[in-house]
Amino acid sequence: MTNVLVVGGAGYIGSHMCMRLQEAGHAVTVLDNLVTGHRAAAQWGEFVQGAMDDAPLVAELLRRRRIEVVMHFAASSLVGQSVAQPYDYYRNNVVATLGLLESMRAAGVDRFIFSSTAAIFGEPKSELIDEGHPCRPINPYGKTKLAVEYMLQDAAAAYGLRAVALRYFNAAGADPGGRIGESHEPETHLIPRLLRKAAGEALDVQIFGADYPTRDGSCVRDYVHVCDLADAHLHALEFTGQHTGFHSFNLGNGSGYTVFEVIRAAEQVIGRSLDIPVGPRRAGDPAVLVASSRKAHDVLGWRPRHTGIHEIVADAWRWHQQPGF
Ligand SMILES: NC(=O)c1ccc[n+]([C@@H]2O[C@H](COP(=O)([O-])OP(=O)(O)OC[C@H]3O[C@@H](n4cnc5c(N)ncnc54)[C@H](O)[C@@H]3O)[C@@H](O)[C@H]2O)c1
Ligand SMILES: O=c1ccn([C@@H]2O[C@H](COP(=O)(O)OP(=O)(O)O[C@H]3O[C@H](CO)[C@@H](O)[C@H](O)[C@H]3O)[C@@H](O)[C@H]2O)c(=O)[nH]1
Repeated sequence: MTNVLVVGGAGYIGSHMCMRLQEAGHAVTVLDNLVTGHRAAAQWGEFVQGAMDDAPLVAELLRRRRIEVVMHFAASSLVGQSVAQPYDYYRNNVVATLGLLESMRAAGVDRFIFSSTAAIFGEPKSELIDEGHPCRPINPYGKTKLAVEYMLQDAAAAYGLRAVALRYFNAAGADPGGRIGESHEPETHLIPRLLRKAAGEALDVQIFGADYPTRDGSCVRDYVHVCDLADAHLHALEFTGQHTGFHSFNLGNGSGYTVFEVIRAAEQVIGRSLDIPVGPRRAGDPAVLVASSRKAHDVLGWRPRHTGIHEIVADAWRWHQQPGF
């Protein structure tokens, strides 16, 4: 049993993590300022409302809850907004994360698992993106995440921090039990947008471009089930107990799906046509983004288990049909 602080544990991925941690017998403490998260999603462990750079609060939590590992999900993560408001992104994603790391160092907590992203890579240079792919982020969001990875690498060398960065591709799906799910405002992600429209919301959903050099002209993405991501964190938790240094891993599903394929899966799950029109391309979207998760498999022993797009969408749909938060 490990005492884990989940920063951002009231958010989409963090709340699934808390559920999984508690199921696995760990002691969960959530710190979240509820800027984009939901109090109702933080159903596991002790919940504390506050900011990750509130040093006295974090010091008190680390001490009182005898925290051994920090899992860090808290971030601002809208690519378009990061372009318009870069200072906000550097402040929350880099400066506040530095505050959290300094509090950990002062308290002698040396294990850290970080939510990184495929956005650190920028334009893909190969079909499958592995950890050796060049990191050339094309938006401030990706740059802030890469900046934190650099910080972790340096902190591992200088202070002995044991850090793992998990670069998620497209997080998707929800708790198969329907208790929690994805709820962002605004929602920019494809699957929840399709399902919110299906559930009756007046959303103008379009296919962002059907003239890409892919099998059906629409973009290919690597949709990885949120429960598989939580599982990868459990492996990383164990790993940081046994290894020093900084380590990074790409986390994907192993195969990509096009936008048309995702829409077809959604139509099968809900049992009717969604009638989504083709619109223009969205700026900054690469044609194909698919991870090689081989290193995560070989080193962490992780393998995604919920890989079919139908299952991923069906789990998300179960959540979207609940009253929800
Ligand atoms: N959703 C994806 O597809 C995806 C892909 C790659 C990486 N990521 C990363 O995974 C992490 C989780 O993503 P998500 O989709 O669950 O996001 P989310 O917005 O649902 O969750 C983030 C949580 O952090 C909290 N938070 C933000 N700033 C905070 C602060 N200063 N102090 C305390 N709490 C704070 C928010 O209130 C929210 O509950 C993020 O770091 C994101 O960048 C997400
Ligand atoms: O209304 C919509 C929304 C999306 N898409 C397309 O669907 C795919 C998936 O888009 P989206 O769900 O917005 O995810 P991405 O833009 O691929 O971004 C994800 O992948 C990034 C890594 O590149 C992460 O950093 C982000 O956090 C994560 O949301 C893309 O091809 C979009 O062009 C549409 O066609 N219509």
